[in-house]
Amino acid sequence: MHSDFHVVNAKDLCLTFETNDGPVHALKDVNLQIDKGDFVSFIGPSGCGKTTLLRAIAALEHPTSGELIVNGTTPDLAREDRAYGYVFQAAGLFPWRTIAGNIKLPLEIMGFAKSEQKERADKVLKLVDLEGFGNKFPWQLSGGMQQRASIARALAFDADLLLMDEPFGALDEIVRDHLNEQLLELWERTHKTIAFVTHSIPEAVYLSTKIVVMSPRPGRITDVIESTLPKERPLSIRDSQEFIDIAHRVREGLRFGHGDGAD
Ligand SMILES: Nc1ncnc2c1ncn2[C@@H]1O[C@H](COP(=O)(O)OP(=O)(O)OP(=O)(O)O)[C@@H](O)[C@H]1O
Repeated sequence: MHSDFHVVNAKDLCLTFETNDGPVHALKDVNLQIDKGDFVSFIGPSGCGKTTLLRAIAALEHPTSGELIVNGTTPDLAREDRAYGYVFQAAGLFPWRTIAGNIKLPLEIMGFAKSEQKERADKVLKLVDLEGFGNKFPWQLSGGMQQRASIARALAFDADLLLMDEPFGALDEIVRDHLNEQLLELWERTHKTIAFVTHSIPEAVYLSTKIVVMSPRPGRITDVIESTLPKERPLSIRDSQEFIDIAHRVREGLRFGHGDGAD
């Protein structure tokens, strides 16, 4: 790994939305590095700018000031290079297309040959454990399976960076636990860099190598926690003292962000 190369590097990043009610400071003085192979979670109360930060990395929003480098270039160029896959909270699959058809759609638009589309769809379906479901329609799959299909779609470009905005937020806890385990396995196998938005402290602690705690109005980073947990993480690790200590620090960071106020 190059010590001076970061997959994402934000320096004094500010992003303000001008609205009818005046400016909304969605991000203020955000400084953050994401390195290759990191699994970074963003956690904070509603409205603290988590989605805005992810969207800025994806060049879907543009910073008001400061610097943002993605894959060594500007977010716009990184987007053109298809440097990332994006997974949204809702699976967002087209109901009239099969699962494989959904995965192939962006590849079709990008002009991949039919054979390559099939090869890639087969490969990513296998990665998310949906082998054999390519011919099914979204409504024939459970919510968790649909979300896995949307992860497969984001993986189909084979981008090194995966941006995930609360992908499991709408799922029940048991399904969510299972998907968390599977996502960690996938991350290990593919060596992707993952930026992951969540509201759940256990989810953030279980998944991440780095936890970014944010506070609202204006959206700032209040703590960055480098996880000391081993890479190998059975779900039972959540009962360990180490896990509980990290979760405690996240909770304190969230409390500080609230209590201290930012205005
Ligand atoms: N396009 C926009 N125009 C105006 N204000 C916006 C826009 N997008 C977001 N905001 C505001 O910016 C702030 C940050 O929003 P953002 O969606 O990034 O928060 P979040 O932490 O992801 O919240 P949640 O957890 O509820 O998804 C909020 O106050 C929101 O209302």
